[in-house]
Amino acid sequence: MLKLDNVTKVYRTGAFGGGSTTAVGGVSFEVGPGEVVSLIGESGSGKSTLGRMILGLTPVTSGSITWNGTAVRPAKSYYREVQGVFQDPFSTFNPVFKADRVFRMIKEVYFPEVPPAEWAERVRASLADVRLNPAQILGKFPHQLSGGQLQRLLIARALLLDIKLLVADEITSMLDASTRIDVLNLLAELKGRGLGVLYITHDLSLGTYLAERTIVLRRGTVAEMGPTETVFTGPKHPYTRELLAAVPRLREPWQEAEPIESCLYHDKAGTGGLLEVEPGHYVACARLAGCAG
Ligand SMILES: Nc1ncnc2c1ncn2[C@@H]1O[C@H](COP(=O)(O)OP(=O)(O)OP(=O)(O)O)[C@@H](O)[C@H]1O
Repeated sequence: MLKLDNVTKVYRTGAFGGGSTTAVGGVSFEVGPGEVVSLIGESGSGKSTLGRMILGLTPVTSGSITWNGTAVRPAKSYYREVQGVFQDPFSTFNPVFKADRVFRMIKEVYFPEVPPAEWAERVRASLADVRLNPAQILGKFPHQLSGGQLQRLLIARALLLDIKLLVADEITSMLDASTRIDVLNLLAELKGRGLGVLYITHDLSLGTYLAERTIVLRRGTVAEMGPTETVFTGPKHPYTRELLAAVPRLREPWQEAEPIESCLYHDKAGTGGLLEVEPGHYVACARLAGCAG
């Protein structure tokens, strides 16, 4: 299980590192086996920073991230079980190497003992899982493949490792509608096989598709989290309502979100500044400055 406890990330900024940006402030949540949790928030809310910290690519400033009770660190044993797939598949591939080199590297690092014929079969099976035809993929350079094909290639690579948790950061944003549904259905199937997924997105409609729990991130802190159905049908935080109101719905009139004026949960919030308004449904103070006074 993945567990984040009061995780904060402060980036040093400015010409000589004199300034700072708190990208993530005191975030706590868990992702269990076979659970899909969606992390939703607008641009700059800290989603990718959280994803990178979970993958050990960016150090945390304070708080802790553990995987099955052990602090995460960029190690082979961790990446054997936890992998990330990111928004822009083109940036993940070195343009001078053929795309199937990603599979060769996985074999060299993790499975040197597997005989070539068996390995070829495993690659074929993982490509079939993501509905890619090996003949159309293997032997090609990244620029000869589409964004959707590269994205699915990355998922296939993660599947070869038989991972337990996938950090999926905006993985469908570059895909056309039909490929997007294919990838989401694939994730649903993998979830059924016990894969945990942290599904990072700014697209609320995609968040609801798979996730049983939703975390709404606002300016680096959790505004609201709970069962997806509950959060979407009865959002308590004005920011969540604002986000939901921003989703265009066919044949439904535009509804203005309530302004964020005062904190509904001021003085009531418990651990981590979140109040449990109903079982498993947590809401933060809605004042920009928090519940300090
Ligand atoms: N390496 C960095 N150095 C300084 N500030 C950073 C760095 N990376 C991110 N930030 C800042 O941290 C905040 C959160 O950024 P992050 O990329 O995590 O947000 P996001 O929710 O993933 O946004 P998007 O949806 O646009 O990708 C932003 O204010 C961003 O400018």
